[in-house]
Amino acid sequence: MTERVIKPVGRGFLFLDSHPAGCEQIVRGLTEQVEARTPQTRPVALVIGSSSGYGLAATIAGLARYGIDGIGVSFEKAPARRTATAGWYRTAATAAYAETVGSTFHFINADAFADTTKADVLDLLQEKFGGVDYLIYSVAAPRRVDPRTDTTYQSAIKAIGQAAETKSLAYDDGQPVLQEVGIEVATDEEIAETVAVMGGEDWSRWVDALEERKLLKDGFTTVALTYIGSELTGPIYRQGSIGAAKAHLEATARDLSSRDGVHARTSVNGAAVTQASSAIPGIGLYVSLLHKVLGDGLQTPMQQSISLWDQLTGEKPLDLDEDGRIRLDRWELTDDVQAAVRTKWDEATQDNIAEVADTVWFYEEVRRLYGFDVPGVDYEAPAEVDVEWPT
Ligand SMILES: NC(=O)c1ccc[n+]([C@@H]2O[C@H](COP(=O)([O-])OP(=O)(O)OC[C@H]3O[C@@H](n4cnc5c(N)ncnc54)[C@H](O)[C@@H]3O)[C@@H](O)[C@H]2O)c1
Repeated sequence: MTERVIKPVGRGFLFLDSHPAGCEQIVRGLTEQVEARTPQTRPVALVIGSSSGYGLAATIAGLARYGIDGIGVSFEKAPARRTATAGWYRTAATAAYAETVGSTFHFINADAFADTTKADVLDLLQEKFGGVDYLIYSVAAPRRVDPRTDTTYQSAIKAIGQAAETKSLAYDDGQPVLQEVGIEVATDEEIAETVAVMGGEDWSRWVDALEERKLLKDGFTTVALTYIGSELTGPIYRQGSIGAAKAHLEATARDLSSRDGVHARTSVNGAAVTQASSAIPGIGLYVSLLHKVLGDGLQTPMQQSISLWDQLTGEKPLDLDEDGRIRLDRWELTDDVQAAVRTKWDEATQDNIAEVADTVWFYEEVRRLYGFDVPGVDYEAPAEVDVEWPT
């Protein structure tokens, strides 16, 4: 047992420690946003990337609204010299919540890209549930080791075709700094590696493994998360190397759906403040402008995840686009929202950035990813950092 007063120390948007009580409170806040339904059956779900961002929201929405059973997989660090990662603490809190609502939900901490992880997870799935109704794939990773070739792929956040520049938001001692950041052109090799990390290959392998083990229940449906975003983020995202990976993911959905017994779709989620998105230049500025324009109209990951489950279970009709993707981002991409964001983006200078964008909100949201700045938490009090991974 180790109790410590934990302060946010780090660089940029990365902190070295996370706050267990803050993370627990975040999970509690998420569960409180969900109104329960009383489903006839308890669906079995496998969520890859369950500790953070959209995967966490999907896990909690499924637990709270539809009483799902199943398994969540994520890759987090245990407490050692530093605290555990925030996802570790959020997982402990999510597991405790699952127990209170009577769900049998297991959490596995392992590299989802490894075949050994797939084998272990599917053993557990077979033993406990006999099969799976839903696979939600919400991984965001900077690299992937392909266990079949031992190759390590690194993803790149670069432009395709021609170099670009983007305005970007940073902070100096809590004060917003508007920067101009260059976006380099990705080489073909870098694009291919990014596709290997964030494209659909690993998602496919999960479906292959489930199929081989005959673990797909009737009506099996799988969803992987994708992003489109605005013209403002186009050069760094959708038209860039990450966008190439997302295009591959979307093509993978079409391939998977051509198999018997598999319904595969991508869901296009809206921009959100997560550990993954805050690492992409320009996205922080874009989201803080979006929040300035929309206020509470900015649909949170939890609101979108509730909508996703309502659509998956048939409670609401599927909202698909012409490419068959589930659209949870329509609120972000309306013409008037985009026009208002663009005006502010063009207007933003170092002198007015604090007024033009919701920079305080964004700063606090980033800190909340690590359990800091969460209302109701006493940050002067020592907190127990040695929290066990749930068994
Ligand atoms: N954040 C956004 O604005 C946004 C918008 C639309 C779509 N998306 C998509 O949502 C998905 C999730 O992104 P996020 O923003 O929620 O990210 P996140 O950083 O909040 O979460 C990533 C999750 O992946 C897990 N993970 C990473 N590497 C892993 C590995 N090797 N094995 C097992 N688990 C691993 C982490 O533990 C964590 O649970 C991505 O596909 C992303 O492109 C994000």
